Amino acid sequence: MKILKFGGTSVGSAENINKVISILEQQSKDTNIAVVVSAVGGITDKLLEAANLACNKDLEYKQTYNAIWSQHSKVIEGLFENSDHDKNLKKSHEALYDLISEKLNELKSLLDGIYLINELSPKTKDKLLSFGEALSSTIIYHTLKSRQVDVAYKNAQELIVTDSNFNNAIVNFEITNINIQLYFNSNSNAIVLLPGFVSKSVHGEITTLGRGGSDYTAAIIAAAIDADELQIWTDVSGMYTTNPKLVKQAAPIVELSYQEAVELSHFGAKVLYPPTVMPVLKKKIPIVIKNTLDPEALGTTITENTQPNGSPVKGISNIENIALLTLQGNGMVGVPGFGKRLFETLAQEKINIVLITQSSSEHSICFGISDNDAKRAKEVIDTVFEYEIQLLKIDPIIVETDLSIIAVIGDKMKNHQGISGKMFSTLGKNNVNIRAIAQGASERNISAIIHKNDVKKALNSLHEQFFEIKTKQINLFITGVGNVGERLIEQIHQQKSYLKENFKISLKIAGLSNSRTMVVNDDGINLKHWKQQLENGEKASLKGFLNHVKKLNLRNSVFVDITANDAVANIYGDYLKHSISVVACNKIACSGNIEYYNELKILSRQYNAAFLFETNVGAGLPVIDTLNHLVTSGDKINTIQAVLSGSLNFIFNNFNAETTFYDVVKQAQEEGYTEPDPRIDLSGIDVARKVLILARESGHALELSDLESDNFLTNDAMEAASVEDFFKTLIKDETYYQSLFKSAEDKNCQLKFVAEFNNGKAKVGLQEIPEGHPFYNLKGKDNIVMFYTQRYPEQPMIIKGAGAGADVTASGLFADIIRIANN
Ligand SMILES: Nc1ncnc2c1ncn2[C@@H]1O[C@H](COP(=O)(O)OP(=O)(O)O)[C@@H](O)[C@H]1O
Ligand SMILES: N[C@@H](CC(=O)OP(=O)(O)O)C(=O)O
Repeated sequence: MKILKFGGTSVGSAENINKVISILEQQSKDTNIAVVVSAVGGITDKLLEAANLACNKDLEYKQTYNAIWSQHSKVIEGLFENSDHDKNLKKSHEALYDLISEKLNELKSLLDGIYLINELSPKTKDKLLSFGEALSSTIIYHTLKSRQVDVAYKNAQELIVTDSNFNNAIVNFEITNINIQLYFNSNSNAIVLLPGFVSKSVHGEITTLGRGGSDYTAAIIAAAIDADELQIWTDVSGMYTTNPKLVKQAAPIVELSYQEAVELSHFGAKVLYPPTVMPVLKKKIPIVIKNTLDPEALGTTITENTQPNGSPVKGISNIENIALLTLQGNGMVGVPGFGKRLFETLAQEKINIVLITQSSSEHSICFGISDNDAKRAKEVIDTVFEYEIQLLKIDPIIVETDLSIIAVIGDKMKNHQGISGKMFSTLGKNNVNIRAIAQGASERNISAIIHKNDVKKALNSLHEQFFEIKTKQINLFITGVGNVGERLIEQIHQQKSYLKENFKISLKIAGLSNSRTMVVNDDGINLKHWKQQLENGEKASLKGFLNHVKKLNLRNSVFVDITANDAVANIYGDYLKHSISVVACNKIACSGNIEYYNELKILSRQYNAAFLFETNVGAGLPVIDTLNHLVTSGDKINTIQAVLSGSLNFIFNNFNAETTFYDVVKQAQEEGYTEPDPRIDLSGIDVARKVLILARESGHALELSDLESDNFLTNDAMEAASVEDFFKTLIKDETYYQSLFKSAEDKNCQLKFVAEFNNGKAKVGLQEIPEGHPFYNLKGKDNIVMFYTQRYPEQPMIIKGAGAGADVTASGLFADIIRIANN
């Protein structure tokens, strides 16, 4: 015989109940089955809600009652939708409707009573809660009957006998087992249908087995009659590696031991009510967790032994709404009895302790309990230790709320070193603060208390660490989607699957912003339609974007700045402080005031978040990365010589005796090689910023004002009030610009705008470069950087290639992102 239990979602709609019925028909072909059903999904909560409202004299309870009515009536209508064409079916439909109305009227009277007397005792609560399962089982039984299925109905209250501990009754197995055996021995129907969760005390009062207790009903029956199998049918395909609602990558665990299942269910894997395992464990009855919505899926099988070569970590669970209480004081050290008094007090108050830790100094004891019990626990403990508190031997108990427990679970963890190391380093790397830790001597469970806002991030990072070791998800938040930003998104879109397949890096753009609008999406923005999504986004704001990123609290988050805006540069610190890495092509932060640059470097180390800006110099060329490698490996930078401006190169490569300086600059402006005001490039300020960054990265604390800048533009050009006026000065001063060209040509030299760093000093300016020099033949937008170092004293290390352009800049940003992913 097999026992099948169907949970709230499985019986939550006519559609799902029809699925349940097909499963029953299928399974009852081979063997007799007992079927335990829960209340229709959400009804137990609604019953409680209505009762609490009524008890608080809130007439809203009538609305909740009506909602309970309509939920059941919808289910019945769905199950009997064809009854108009069939006389017998119509009769069954009407009979069922009358039965359910009768029960619901009873419920109404009970709620009205609670409203009148303004009281809700645990005993009345159980009576009220029992309606959920009574209604659902009646509906399913009569539907099965109307479809000529060979089914019997048995009220579990007549079988399961408990003490009078209402809401969480303790089963009297002696009487219960006999009741169950007697009933099933004398029954011959192919299917027996029973309501779960409900029971009766030895005195005949209605009791319940605790929230989620229908699983337990099924397990009690399975153990009493030595069933071949206990099946728990729910809305997911088994017990998952972690809560599938919080971690998308969670997957069903094929096999678990009873102990592992107990640990996982205790630690929040809601799919199985923890006491369920005990009765069947003794009889070694396998438990199979199956999905009503996908009956073919394998599910999870829980037995005594699992595969010897299975993974040491089986699952990661969490318990929400935890408060951490700390009893501490010098008076506790070496004095026996504090623990006893503390825990006795909690036991008397029926306060359940979820986790305990005590430091070996004995100076403090921490324990985790449900948030709901925290206030009461503080009151009773402070009262019990009032005398010691007065004598300042101990402090009043400290209560921290809004916490959660996360736990890594697996039978074989004890045989593997390094699991707790991995667990805590993963949490640390992701900036998850750990408030307390506990590990049982069985080493089957390592638990940590963390803030509730960090749970999703913690579960996802731990899941990645233990179950997806090979893929690392990077969550990108990009601001600035002009030319370069657009190319970066295209490149990411194109490379996504390649990176995932070959490098196990999963890139997700979770946020986009320009100066007008912004959009964030936890699931990742669809890269095919990102422009529309951004356009329809909310009004952009730097703080707003930061708040979204913080609130999402995703692991491996990276803020990518593809603007040239100082306000954006000024917010990097706020990102780093939340362990969010920053990748910038914006040069302002690194070339502005040195204090800010230093602060960002410190924050990056302190919060374990990368701050990368490779594209600040030479666009996609690996200039800064190479320089960093030289410095970190102990090399000393003596001299850097570089041509770092694509626009100035373009201008001086095209300027000669046959052209005018005006025409060339105009062309450069029109073709987008320069900023709209070409003086930003021609004045050399941009080049100065770049060499300043190289000097700083070489370890020299320079400011922009320390740089020598040899400006070749005329004073009139610099002072012109508008861009138009500036161009007029070029026409007027053509002879001067020609003289620069002529002087170089006479010496067989090329004009190049050179940046130089030497002996701690940096300068930029126009130079006449002789033939044979590596700069002489520099073409188009190319940049070149030469490093003369202790290890490269005469022949410099040279990096050369396109130093401007949307594609190469985007690929430089991409390279920084990959650096973070590989770290
Ligand atoms: N580790 C886990 N494995 C599977 N489900 C989990 C886990 N942790 C939490 N859950 C949640 O438990 C739910 C099933 O439990 P529950 O709602 O009580 O089902 P039922 O109503 O069928 O008894 C799933 O929908 C899932 O969201
Ligand atoms: N209906 C009860 C008992 C139960 O087990 O429900 P479910 O199987 O839907 O978790 C509850 O909600 O607590």
